[in-house]
Amino acid sequence: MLKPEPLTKEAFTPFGDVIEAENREYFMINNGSTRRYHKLATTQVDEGSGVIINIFQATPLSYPLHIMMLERHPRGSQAFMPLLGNDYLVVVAPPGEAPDPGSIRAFHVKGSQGVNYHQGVWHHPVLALTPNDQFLVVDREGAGNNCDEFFFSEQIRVILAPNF
Ligand SMILES: NC(=O)N[C@@H](O)C(=O)O
Ligand code: NI
Repeated sequence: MLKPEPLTKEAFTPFGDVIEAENREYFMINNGSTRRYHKLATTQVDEGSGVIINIFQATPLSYPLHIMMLERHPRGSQAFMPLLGNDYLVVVAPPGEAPDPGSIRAFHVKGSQGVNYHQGVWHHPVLALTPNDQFLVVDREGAGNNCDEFFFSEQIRVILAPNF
């Protein structure tokens, strides 16, 4: 049973960036009225592609969750930033030809934290914990397939524990 762990910048390093203000460096702008938490994450897109900004409105799945599949975006990064301040879950595995079930990690993410999956990082589609939760999503638009899905066989399926 996979239990979500708290998300930290350090723990998420193999998978991407954590977008948050808490305990992060900033500098003042706008005549001292605004803190700029600069370059918390960087977008990655392949040659000739663009970066787009979207809103995803997601509904919770039921738990314990049988992780049937993970996906990856080989041509660009994908960032999720909660818009309504609700906690959510993230499930990831390191880049590679196929996700290694033994390397799957789950994180409980605070509503003040966003994540930026780096290009090729295996992840589960968005896992909201609140009905109709909304996320700002920054990802890649361009030619060619940018979403590979890998479905686990029955035997190697991982079960994500409820974390609440
Ligand atoms: N398919 C899609 O745009 N969403 C997924 O990439 C996801 O990570 O939720
Ligand atoms: Ni995705």
